[in-house]
Amino acid sequence: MNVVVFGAGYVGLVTGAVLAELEHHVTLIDVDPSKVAMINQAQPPIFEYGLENLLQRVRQSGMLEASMDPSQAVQNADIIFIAVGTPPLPDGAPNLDYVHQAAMTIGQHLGENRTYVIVNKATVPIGSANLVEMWIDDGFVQKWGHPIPEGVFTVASNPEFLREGTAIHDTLYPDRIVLGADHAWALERLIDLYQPILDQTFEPPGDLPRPLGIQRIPLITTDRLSAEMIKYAANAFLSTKISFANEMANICERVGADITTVMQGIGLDTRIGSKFLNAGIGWGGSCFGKDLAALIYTAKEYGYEPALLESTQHVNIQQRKGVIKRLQEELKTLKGRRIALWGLAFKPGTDDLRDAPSLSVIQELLHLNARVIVYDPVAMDNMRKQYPHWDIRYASSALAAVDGAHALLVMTEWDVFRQIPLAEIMSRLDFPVIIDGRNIFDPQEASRLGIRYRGIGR
Ligand SMILES: NC(=O)C1=CN([C@@H]2O[C@H](COP(=O)(O)OP(=O)(O)OC[C@H]3O[C@@H](n4cnc5c(N)ncnc54)[C@H](O)[C@@H]3O)[C@@H](O)[C@H]2O)C=CC1
Ligand SMILES: O=C(O)[C@H]1O[C@H](OP(=O)(O)OP(=O)(O)OC[C@H]2O[C@@H](n3ccc(=O)[nH]c3=O)[C@H](O)[C@@H]2O)[C@H](O)[C@@H](O)[C@@H]1O
Repeated sequence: MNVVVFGAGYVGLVTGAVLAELEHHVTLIDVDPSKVAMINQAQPPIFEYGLENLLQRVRQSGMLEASMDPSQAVQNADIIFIAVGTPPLPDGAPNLDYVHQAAMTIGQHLGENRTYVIVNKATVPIGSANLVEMWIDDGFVQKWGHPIPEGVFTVASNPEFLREGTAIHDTLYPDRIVLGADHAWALERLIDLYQPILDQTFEPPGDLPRPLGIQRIPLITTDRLSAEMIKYAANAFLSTKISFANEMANICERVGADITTVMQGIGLDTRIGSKFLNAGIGWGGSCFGKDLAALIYTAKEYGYEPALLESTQHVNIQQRKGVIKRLQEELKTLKGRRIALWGLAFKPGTDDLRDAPSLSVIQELLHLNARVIVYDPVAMDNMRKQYPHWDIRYASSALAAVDGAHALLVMTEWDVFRQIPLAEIMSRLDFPVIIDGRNIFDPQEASRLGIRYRGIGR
């Protein structure tokens, strides 16, 4: 099939590359010329496991190209994905400007003698399928002066559940595919597109072998509103699960229990499940905060007070503040203290800094006049580019960051950090203080070595 993807970011690029690997003709449309150029040279503009190999293959096979010019590709498309960003506005509502622009552009280039399925893959507020339909029609009217003929296109919802760092794996082996559509023909076309994934009939790439036991991927077909709501409900539930673990951690810390054992103890109950129960400095990333805020905004639009969702948000904010509180308890004043910070990315496996807990902590440390020395295996370039005015120092290695520091803060649980012996860290620190925001070290060993160790909930 001919597939066009608007937005070559984390979602659009990975989705496009995987669909090209499945032998669909994919054109990625982006407004950022440097991204388009990099993709065409098979250079991933983002850090994502397996993406470089995949891009090389699909560029060589000729199944994927990136462009800033949507005209031909849109006109000849069977399916057009909208995967542009939907960042939050100050009041919590998502900014739909990019979706609006993409929809208008699509409308301007649709032909009258074909049928098109336009798919909202970006996370958009409930009811957006109607809105996108209206904007596409506006684009067509702007160009041709009359409304688009009935039946030429329909908008479907196909929310995305991939995680950064495992995005290609999650696209090839998703837990489920959700399709919301108002027309059977659109649904059939989308099922055709995804058939190799649904039936797992493709040849798995060498660096991402098929996990054992996967034979078929569950498919949910539903109306568009329910599909849109599934996306928000999924992210709201996952972030609530983490905030629950963090609330339990705060209680554990007070009563003297260990959160890691407590969560293991409840996670083995199959009704609860063991995933997403890691307590720490809280969730970050481009979506949990944004999507939770958007769902809260939607609920309030209808006069409903979503108390549980607001608590999920509140616990997460407090969790980040807790890092500074622990540090002040150990060091008292932070003025002029050298604080080593391990990990900038919002989680391991990515260079993404969007809403990373490290950012709030660094801002507060700078506000308190501490000297901040950071190390991250992949996200330092992004940090330099995105926060050039922040007065922080970049270390050449994790150990170089702790040399002569008054405390170490662990913000991201990169594997390289886990492998560094506590004794080595201890020998380099000026004061033996470690605030382990991701519970990667063994508290008993730390205490044997004389380290003032503060984990989260243990
Ligand atoms: N990042 C993630 O892990 C996930 C993101 N999502 C959702 O997917 C959507 C996209 O997110 P990301 O890929 O992270 O965003 P991103 O910011 O990485 O990429 C968005 C891309 O859209 C491009 N763009 C903006 N306006 C455009 C236009 N008019 N035409 C063509 N391209 C345009 C931008 O230049 C950028 O390259 C968001 O709604 C997000 O909530 C959903 C699941 C996972
Ligand atoms: O809508 C989205 O953008 C995506 O958001 C998340 O994916 P992602 O943000 O890539 O990362 P996660 O692995 O979910 O982690 C999010 C945050 O939660 C934190 N986390 C995760 C798990 C846990 O047990 N504890 C915890 O603090 C991570 O450190 C990270 O800061 C969801 O997991 C995806 O299903 C969804 O598609």
